Amino acid sequence: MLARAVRSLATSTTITLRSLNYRPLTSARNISTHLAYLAKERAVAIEAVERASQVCQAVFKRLITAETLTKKDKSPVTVADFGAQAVVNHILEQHFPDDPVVGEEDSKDLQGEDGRVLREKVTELILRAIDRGQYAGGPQGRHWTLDPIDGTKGFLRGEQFAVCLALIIDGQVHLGVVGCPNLPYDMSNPDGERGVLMVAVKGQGAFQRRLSTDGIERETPVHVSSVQSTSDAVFCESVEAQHSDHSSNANIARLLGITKPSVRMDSQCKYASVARGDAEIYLRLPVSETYVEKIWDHASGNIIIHEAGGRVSDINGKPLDFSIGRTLSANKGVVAASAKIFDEVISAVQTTLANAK
Ligand SMILES: Nc1ncnc2c1ncn2[C@@H]1O[C@H](COP(=O)(O)OS(=O)(=O)O)[C@@H](OP(=O)(O)O)[C@H]1O
Ligand SMILES: [Mg+2]
Ligand SMILES: [Mg+2]
Ligand SMILES: [Mg+2]
Repeated sequence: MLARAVRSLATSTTITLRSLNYRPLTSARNISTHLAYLAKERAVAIEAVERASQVCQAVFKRLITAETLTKKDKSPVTVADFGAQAVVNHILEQHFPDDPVVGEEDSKDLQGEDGRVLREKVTELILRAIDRGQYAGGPQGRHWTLDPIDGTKGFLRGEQFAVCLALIIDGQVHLGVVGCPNLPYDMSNPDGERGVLMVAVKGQGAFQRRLSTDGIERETPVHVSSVQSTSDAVFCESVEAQHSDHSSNANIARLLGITKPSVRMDSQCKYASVARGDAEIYLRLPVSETYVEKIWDHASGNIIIHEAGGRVSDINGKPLDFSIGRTLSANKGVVAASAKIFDEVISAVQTTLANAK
């Protein structure tokens, strides 16, 4: 099933790069530079994330049942993870054969006797494509970074997850795409249409469009919230308490005078929420001394927030450094917020950390 899906979704000749025909809503003055810089990369990245999102949706519909969850059977998510990574890497290889990829998954879990059942579901094509994600990253040249399913727990629960692809050039994120299949298109209608794709190219602003592959999609610019006072802010955080320290987050919120409950949401959908002003702050205070954040968990969200007028740093106010390799080893935790309140949020984080010592 998966092999067929991947093959049909990733067949390069069928990729028409429809997105290239599309002119984002922007001032006429900007159009020439806007369309020229990374225009092909932008279109290919959108196409890849849309197709990978389709793989995730197909796997969720066909393989995830109540039984999967009670038996804690991880194989459906594994199939979706590998499938999404294979699709994206295959598409990237067709269009940018010389660009390496920093991807979360590798094919280790499919090998040996333990991986036999899963392996039977996955073809040679997929294995080869997955392993295009083995690149070490680093400060020079260009590479892509991919999280085929970010928020795997959210995916399993049928809640928020994201397909995240970013292009890093000389250690800096220049392009980010986040596909959020379960995120409401318009938060003022939370029970309405779902499926959002956010995209940002450095210097060009951040945009959202419907997540679909059925035609040319209209893009609309997104901006962070204009809330002036942190007491009016909403903050979001991970669902899993192992991924972000909920009690530190709550102390920070108290210092900032925040009274609204936090929005707990899996995946880089948190960045998307802040980028379009559904929430003002994303707090990711580290739980463990040893965990090092991975570049694929933050690269797309980072540029989308910046291009939407927000700021992102680690808990010490230091920008995230994507130039080191596969991890953000020079940073600890993550804080994102709209620019107006960012400095205030960082001082509350610092005060909370100092009090905890
Ligand atoms: N200890 C620890 N601390 C911080 N982060 C960790 C930790 N362990 C794992 N991860 C990474 O968290 C990614 C999911 O983050 P989320 O914010 O979506 O978390 S949550 O699902 O809401 O709990 C998750 O991404 P995916 O594996 O793609 O789901 C992990 O890469
Ligand atoms: Mg992830
Ligand atoms: Mg993942
Ligand atoms: Mg994972």
